[in-house]
Amino acid sequence: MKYISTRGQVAPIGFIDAILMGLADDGGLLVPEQIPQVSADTLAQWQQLTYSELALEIFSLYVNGEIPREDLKKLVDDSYSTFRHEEVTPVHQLDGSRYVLELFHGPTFAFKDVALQFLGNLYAYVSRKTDSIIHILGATSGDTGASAIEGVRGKEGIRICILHPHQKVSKVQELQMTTVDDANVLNLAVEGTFDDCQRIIKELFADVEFKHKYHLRAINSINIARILAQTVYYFYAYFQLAKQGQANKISFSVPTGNFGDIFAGYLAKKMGLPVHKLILATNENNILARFVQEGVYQPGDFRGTYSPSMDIQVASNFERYMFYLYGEDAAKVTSLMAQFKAEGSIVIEGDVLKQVQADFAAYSVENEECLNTISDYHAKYQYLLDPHTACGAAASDRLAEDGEAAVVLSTAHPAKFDEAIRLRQISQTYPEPIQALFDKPQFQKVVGGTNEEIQKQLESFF
Ligand SMILES: N[C@@H](CCOP(=O)(O)O)C(=O)O
Repeated sequence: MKYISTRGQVAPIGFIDAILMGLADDGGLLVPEQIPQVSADTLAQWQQLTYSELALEIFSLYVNGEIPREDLKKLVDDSYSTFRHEEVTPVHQLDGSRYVLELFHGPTFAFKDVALQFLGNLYAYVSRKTDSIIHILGATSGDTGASAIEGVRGKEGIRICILHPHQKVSKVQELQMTTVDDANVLNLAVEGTFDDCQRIIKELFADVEFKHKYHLRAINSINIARILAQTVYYFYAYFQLAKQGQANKISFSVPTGNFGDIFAGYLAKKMGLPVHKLILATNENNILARFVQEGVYQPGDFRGTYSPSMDIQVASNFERYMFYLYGEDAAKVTSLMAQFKAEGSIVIEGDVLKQVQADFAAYSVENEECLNTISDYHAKYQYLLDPHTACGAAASDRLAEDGEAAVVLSTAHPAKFDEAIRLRQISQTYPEPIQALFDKPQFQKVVGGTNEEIQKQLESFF
């Protein structure tokens, strides 16, 4: 298995090189040269596997022998042994047709742990085996940062710098990142939005000389490892429902900001998982929902919402989807992305738009509807949703059809977003690791949002 760039200017590379490259050197995103196809027989066999066994099978298809199987197994086992639930990502049934796929049982109570526990261990492994220097640079709207830091804190040979938008993440998200006092961790609180943070890191990664000089590695979903690891739970959830006789029509509703999580579902479907429908749920920062509904990809005004991790205007993985939407035509993707940079929008219509609407259904959830959904589910199912999951649930309620089993991806534990939940007079008890954060000192530097300033911070840290 080789990996190629969505912009076609990188010679095919192997799995480990793809992980280390992160953003493709031509500014595009890496994708597998061919998407592995999983037969119905294989799906039937996989249905019996534990989460870790399934992850090992799926990763093996993409690693293609570059990591010996016993080493890969250890990486997988180590990564998922840190989860608090034996099933890693259990499916919780709400009623006859509604399910919640709980992705928050990892160390930082967010779905990002599923991929970042693995990627942290993989980086440590690659660093040991190949003597590579691992200097991680990442941007977060709240969850990725904490999870990436947790995945590599204190690990020898690795340093990590995370940019987050100052005062635009929840208190718990901020504490999870900034109370870590390991010397290999640097938190920069940027005066700006997540889009500013993401733009800065992408521009630094795109400066290939700077990237190579400082050995910059990515943990965001620009890194293909993130996407591959996130496909596993779509398979796992499907199998849990299939065991209950629900395999006919399964839809997944995915709270979406950077398009990584839902792209993983799209990839799982392309591998052969019989997903009926992928529902894309946004909050009021709804560029992706507008794209699916109207064919216009154009950032709107930034809105601060109750689901800050999804307060994103420009979605990284949109480019990967464009690549497949246009039949793997790298020249077309290059020109579309150049057009987006120059004009600030991409407009599609006709059959291409029809294809988008066949691939996804979409709904954007306003602030009030998000809170109403939290209250309704709490009253009806005695189940507490975090505000991101509430967006997924609201979209699923709107768009799932009769006779469909509707699975909402629960991307975070509600304790991470108590500010929003308290607005509905719902009280919750924090899990002990979250409660403990409030007594710890914080370590972060508040910085302006210029590339030069960040570059200077990196030069002295790395
Ligand atoms: N919602 C994310 C934003 C970064 O997305 P990623 O999937 O590319 O890491 C966050 O919580 O940081």
